Amino acid sequence: MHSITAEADSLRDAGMVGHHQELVSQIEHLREQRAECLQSSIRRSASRIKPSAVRLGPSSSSLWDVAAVAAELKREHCCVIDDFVGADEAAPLREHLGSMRSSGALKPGEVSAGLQQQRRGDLMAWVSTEAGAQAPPLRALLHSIDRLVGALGQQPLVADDLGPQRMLCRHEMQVTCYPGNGARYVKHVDDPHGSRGRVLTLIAYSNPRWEPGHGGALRLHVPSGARDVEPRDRRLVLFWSDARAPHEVLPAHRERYAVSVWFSDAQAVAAGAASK
Ligand SMILES: O=C(O)CCC(=O)C(=O)O
Ligand SMILES: [Fe+2]
Repeated sequence: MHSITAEADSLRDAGMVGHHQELVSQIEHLREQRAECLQSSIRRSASRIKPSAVRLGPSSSSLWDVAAVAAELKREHCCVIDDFVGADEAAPLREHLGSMRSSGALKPGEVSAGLQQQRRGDLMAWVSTEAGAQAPPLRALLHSIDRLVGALGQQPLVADDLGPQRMLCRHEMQVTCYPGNGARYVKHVDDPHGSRGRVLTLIAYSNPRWEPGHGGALRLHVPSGARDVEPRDRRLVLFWSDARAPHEVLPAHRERYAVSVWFSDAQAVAAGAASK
């Protein structure tokens, strides 16, 4: 875009007014196309998180409702929801994650400075967040997470934190397995400078019969202090991806499976896509 503008200027300076006009209208056309592309990308992202009623935990349970989740997120910058994964969905999910491990799809986790086993000892794989691109157990999980985030976005406490006009779209999904040899992930913030556009992190665990002796807790450093969340089966934890919620995974002494999903600022994602 910049070089066309420069060329238009030099044509004008050289007195080639006709050619100059032609280039100017081409530039305007390109600008319009780019703006339209950005808008439609935002619309696509937003339509993925249509708000609807959220089922949290077994339908008979009134322990968690979306307003309570929003209040906890406001107060503690994180929230834990038990029985988030339906009882009938847990076994297929566990089976699928196990098959990803045994087929070799999970590779040593990366941190921004490269491969550093002492910082991050998990095996992981990125999974597409495009509609319908996942295996059915992951698709079902994403669907529940979408509904939760869509409903959370309607909560005044969350909308207040997000700021005006900010829309979230699910952007990244990762499957991880800590192999159980004391593997851990040192204290970090998922998106300390906002450079990845990450806003909200959600992690679902798939570890039947997890016991405290297995270690592997997610330790969140939040307003009330250090809070340890055991990676229990069917549990979901969510927290802000920025400096409000530093966290670490304590050494895990048993295989530990998780699915992480990051929701990002739809506008930042669209701008990133448009500049590629
Ligand atoms: O698996 C967990 O509990 C947390 C993992 C984590 O912090 C990350 O992948 O950024
Ligand atoms: Fe993290």
